[in-house]
Formats: sequence, structure tokens, C-alpha cells
Amino acid sequence: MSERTLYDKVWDAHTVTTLPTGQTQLFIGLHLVHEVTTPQAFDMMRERGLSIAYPQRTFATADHIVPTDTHARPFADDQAEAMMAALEKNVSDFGIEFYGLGSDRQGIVHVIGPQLGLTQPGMTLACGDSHTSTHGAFGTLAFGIGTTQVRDVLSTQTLSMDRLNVRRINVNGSLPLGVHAKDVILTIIRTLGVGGGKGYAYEYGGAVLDRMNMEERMTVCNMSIEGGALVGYVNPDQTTFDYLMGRQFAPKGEAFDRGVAYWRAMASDPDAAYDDVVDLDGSAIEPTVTWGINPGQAVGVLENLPRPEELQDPKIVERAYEHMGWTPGAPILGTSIDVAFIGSCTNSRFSDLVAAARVAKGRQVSAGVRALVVPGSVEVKKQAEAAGLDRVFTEAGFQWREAGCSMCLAMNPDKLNGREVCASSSNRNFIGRQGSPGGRTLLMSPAMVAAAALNGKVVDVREYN
Ligand SMILES: CC(C)[C@H](C(=O)O)[C@@H](O)C(=O)O
Ligand code: SF4
Repeated sequence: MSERTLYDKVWDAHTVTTLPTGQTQLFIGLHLVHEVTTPQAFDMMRERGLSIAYPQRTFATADHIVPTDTHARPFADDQAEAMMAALEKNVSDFGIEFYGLGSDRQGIVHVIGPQLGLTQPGMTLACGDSHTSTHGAFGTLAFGIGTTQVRDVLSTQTLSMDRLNVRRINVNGSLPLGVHAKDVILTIIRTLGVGGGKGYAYEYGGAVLDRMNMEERMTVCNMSIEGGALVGYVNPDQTTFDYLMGRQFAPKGEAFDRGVAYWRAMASDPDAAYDDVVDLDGSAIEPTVTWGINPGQAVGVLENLPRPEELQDPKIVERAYEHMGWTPGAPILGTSIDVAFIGSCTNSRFSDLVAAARVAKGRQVSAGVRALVVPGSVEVKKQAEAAGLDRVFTEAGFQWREAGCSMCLAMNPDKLNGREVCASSSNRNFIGRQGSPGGRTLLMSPAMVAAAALNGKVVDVREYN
């Protein structure tokens, strides 16, 4: 057999059995745990007297609820403190490696897995979180799962899963200067729709992906789920192996060389058969901004907002205009913002902060704009500080915060107020997502967020090229 995709190979290598339901029982190589989706799973384990099948394959951190002004305990919010205490008890009772507050390995679960070298090509990975697809950047089949599935993985290290179709998405050519990985994935979702990936795994490739570094590939894979695809991945290559080399949990010495040989063999064959193939021209991608209430409602920064009748689903477009308060046909350029948020598992890695700092350096945040930079992990924070990025940001008037999910979903004190408009490097712009029912979110790349912060409005970051 020489025409298999990575998806096929990894799936087959991890198949335990075919269940009577027709589903596959799939072995899960790595299980990542955070505080929000796991308390009931641990309770179910206790009720049934179960223990963890493979504690050595299970790692936990805290990210969603942690305040980012200070990590000091106890938290001001009693509910958050109780949730944190529950996670601490669960990891201690069940014997799970835990990177909590105070650990220099703490951070957003999808930032720390790759950083520690836990995420590796050719493996299966699960986490009770929809953005688990991020890890697909390594050629990993990474599944976002629900709480009962978390229980299943804890107790058996397996999941019952339906096989997906595979869509190959080629981004050909090269990206213009000032156009980033975030613009690529927003354009893919805009083109294929927020439900377009239902039933599919997305395999991203083409010259643009080949040239991307691992952090850029993570940004693309992160938002697969926003396009409806449960899984998104990039085939492992030399860029992947170079990233992994020397990381704490990556194999060492000869074992690393054996790893590379195996990882290479897991990549899709050149003549692999796909259920669907889509080609996009990278040179046609512009800095992209969402204007509505789902990540597919996006336009190039120089485009005007669509008219409801021009789009396939006028109802959701009308609902979006009702919430956002914009006028169909108006330009997105010049839209005023109140808040700028640089962070989240989509765009809070070192290279994201470098891109934003390049724009912010020596300039000032516009008066009246509240601007936050929230590193994705303690390690990113340290690396950024060692490079002097914290000073670039604070001197420009940005707040420099502790690691966590922060204003991506506002399960912590970082929230929008009232009708505030936020230029955000995160991945979801659903109504109320950033903590205020009336709040409005414009998704864009971190460089675009930085430019918006300086101008108090949406601008074209290519002016800073
Ligand atoms: C809290 C968690 C269940 C949720 C998810 O699964 O994605 C969160 O991370 C999000 O981004 O909305
Ligand atoms: S940063 Fe946002 S999208 Fe990512 S895990 Fe946290 S809440 Fe979910």
C-alpha cells in the first residue's frame, strides 16, 4: 500500500478493534487535561472506583480560569478558586503530572504540549477542548473531546471514534509581506464555510504551509474546528523535526533518529488518495478581519462588508449586522476599537509576540484603547522578556500579563464591558464570547491587532511593512 494519507496511517496504527457499533476503538497516545472539562470526568471515575489506565500518558495544566494580572492564590473569585482546588485534588488523587500555577511549565494546554515536546508526529492525542486540533501541526491526530470521553480516555486510554474523510487543502504560491498564518486560516474558513469541514479531517499543505514554521502551522491547525473539521494536520517534515529536537519530552540521541525515521514514514504518500482537494492561491490572501459573529464572516482589510443577499445564508448575516451594528457595504477599514487583545492558543506564541512587537515598537497605543498582551505560557513569557518584548509593549502602553486563556473566552477577570469592540488575535467571535453579552469581537492576526491598538481603529498592517 503506497497511497495512504497520514490520517489513514495513524488511524490504522492506533486501531485496537472495530466495535459492534462499527466505530473504531482507537488508542490515545497522549491525554492533556485542563480544569474546565475534567471535574465531572474525575467524579465519574471515583463513583465507579476506576483508576487511570496510563497516568504516564496524562498531563495537566491550568489555563482557562486563571487570572492574568497575578497568579497569586487564593483567587479573588471563589468559584475559580474552587475549580482550581478541584483540579489540584484530582491530579494528586489520580497521580497525574501537573503544571499548575508557580510551575514554569504552566500555560495554555495547546501551547505547552508542543513546547515541552509532548506532542509528536504520528501519535494520537486527545484533550477535552475543541482547539486540540492545534497539535495537528506536528502530523499528530489530535481530537477535541467531551467530558464523558475524557472519562473514557482516563480509564481506558482509548476512544470510540468514527473515521473521517480527508480533505487536502493546498495553499499554493507565497504570502505577500504582512500576511500571516492567521489570515490563511481565516481565508480558508471564509472560503469553505464554518460547517464546510464537517465529517472531514483537513490536511493542510502546499508551498505556503511547507515554508511555515511550527508556530505558524499551529495557528492554522488551531482553527480547523472553527471550519467544522474535528482534526486538522500538516505532514511532518524537517521543520517539525528541527522544532522537536532537544525539547524535554522529545526522544534523545539515537532514539531521536529512530523517531525521525518513523515520523517521516507516517507522512501522507505523494500519491495518497483524498476524498476532496481544494486549492487556494496564497498570493491572493490579504490581511483578514472578521466582521460578524462567526469566524467565517471575514473580509480582506481593504474589502467592504458584504450585503446579506450576496451571501449563502442571509439569516445569519442579518443576525450578525444586528449584533455588530455595522452597515452592509461599509468598509471594515477604519472601524473603531476599544480593546486590543493579543493572546490565546491561536496566537500567543513567541513569534506572534515578535510580529506584534515589531509593529508596536517605539509607538503608542491610541488614547482610550485598553490593550493586553497575554503570553500563552510561562515559557513564552520568559522568552519574550529575555528578548525585551515586554518593554516594547509596556513602553507602547500595552499591559503585559501572566499566562492563561484570558480574554479569549473570559472565564476569568479579563472581559469586555458593554458594547466594547475588541481587535482580538483569538479564534472565536461568537456573541458574548469575550465576557459581555453586547461585546463585539474582530478576529485578526496579532500584527493587525497591534496596528489597530496604535490607531484606535482597524488599519492595514502592511502600512508598517
Ligand atoms: C472550555 C472549553 C470547553 C472550550 C473548548 O472546548 O473549546 C474553550 O477552550 C473554548 O475555546 O471555547
Ligand atoms: S485560549 Fe481560548 S480557544 Fe484556546 S483553549 Fe483557551 S479558551 Fe479555548
